[in-house]
Amino acid sequence: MNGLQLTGISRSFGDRRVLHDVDLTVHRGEIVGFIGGNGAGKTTTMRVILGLLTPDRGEVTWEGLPIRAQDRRRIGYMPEERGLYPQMPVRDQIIHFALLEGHHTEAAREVADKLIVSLGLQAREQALVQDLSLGNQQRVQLAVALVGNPALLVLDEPFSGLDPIAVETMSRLIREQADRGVGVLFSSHQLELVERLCDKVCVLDRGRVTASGSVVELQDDGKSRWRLGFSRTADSFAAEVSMARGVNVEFSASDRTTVLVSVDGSGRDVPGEILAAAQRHGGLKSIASAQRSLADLLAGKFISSSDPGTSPGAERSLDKVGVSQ
Ligand SMILES: Nc1ncnc2c1ncn2[C@@H]1O[C@H](COP(=O)(O)OP(=O)(O)OP(=O)(O)O)[C@@H](O)[C@H]1O
Repeated sequence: MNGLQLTGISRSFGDRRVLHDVDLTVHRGEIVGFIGGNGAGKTTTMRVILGLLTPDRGEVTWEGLPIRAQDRRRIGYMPEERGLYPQMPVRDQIIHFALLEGHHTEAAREVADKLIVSLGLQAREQALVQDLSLGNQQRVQLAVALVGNPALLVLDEPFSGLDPIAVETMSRLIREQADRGVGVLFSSHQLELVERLCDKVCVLDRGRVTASGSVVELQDDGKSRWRLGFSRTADSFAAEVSMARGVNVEFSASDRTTVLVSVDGSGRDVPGEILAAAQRHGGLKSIASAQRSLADLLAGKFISSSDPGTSPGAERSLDKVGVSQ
């Protein structure tokens, strides 16, 4: 087993248990998205990984052995409450954290200069952190997490408050780290982003892992789905196909011209009898394969991959879909 493994982690504050038997794995080179509503226990789990909190039960291992202090020194952490000095220039700040990591002065400068180039901060290296845009502040925060050449990155909401361009930059930087073999665990409420960026997802709901695996695995519930759009109401088509065995039909809430048809079995082609029924009904405008987005999976709904009008926005959060309060 390479990388990080949490097995059966439980933790209470007073008599309130906030983590219940949490299992979580982050292999080297893998990006794992950690999702769950406010107070689900993501930060607490991260603090356990970092050794800032001791679990009441369970085990944290690194490369198959109980994690040691020296292993934890190879973890780069971006805390939710950012730990930068607002009135220190960017380069000095990164040098400062590199010195704290144990680099001598010259090496700390070299590390800082390399990170400034790789994170695209050259133009702002003399600026005070407080004068930077939020996106650039997050880049500096990531630089600080990277000064110790980590084998694992633990990033608590690295995307929060970023505009779309800064989100793209941060995503690219995270992907680059993973491509170098660094394992990445990051928490986020932005489900579409998690879906796009992550190799694996772990869903925490009130301290319990309720789902984990690759996005494809989570989306696959053993059914194939298509969204059929008609130029007129599709009630009679829906009534006809819903009589067939193993076929399920749903209308979107506001529109009787678009129908979501699902059949048992993953990865299937559209069954001939459904096409034939659509042709008999007439006015078929579109057929698109539909899949569950993470947001819809958590809310028990579905979207069409080719129907952006029904997709949830990038900012759609677990809170808004009512999960894990
Ligand atoms: N030091 C503490 N003492 C008491 N309760 C705590 C402490 N730290 C966290 N908690 C509680 O543990 C629960 C989990 O909090 P945690 O910060 O881990 O959630 P989270 O998933 O990171 O939430 P968010 O998405 O809002 O950051 C919350 O109810 C929180 O109030």
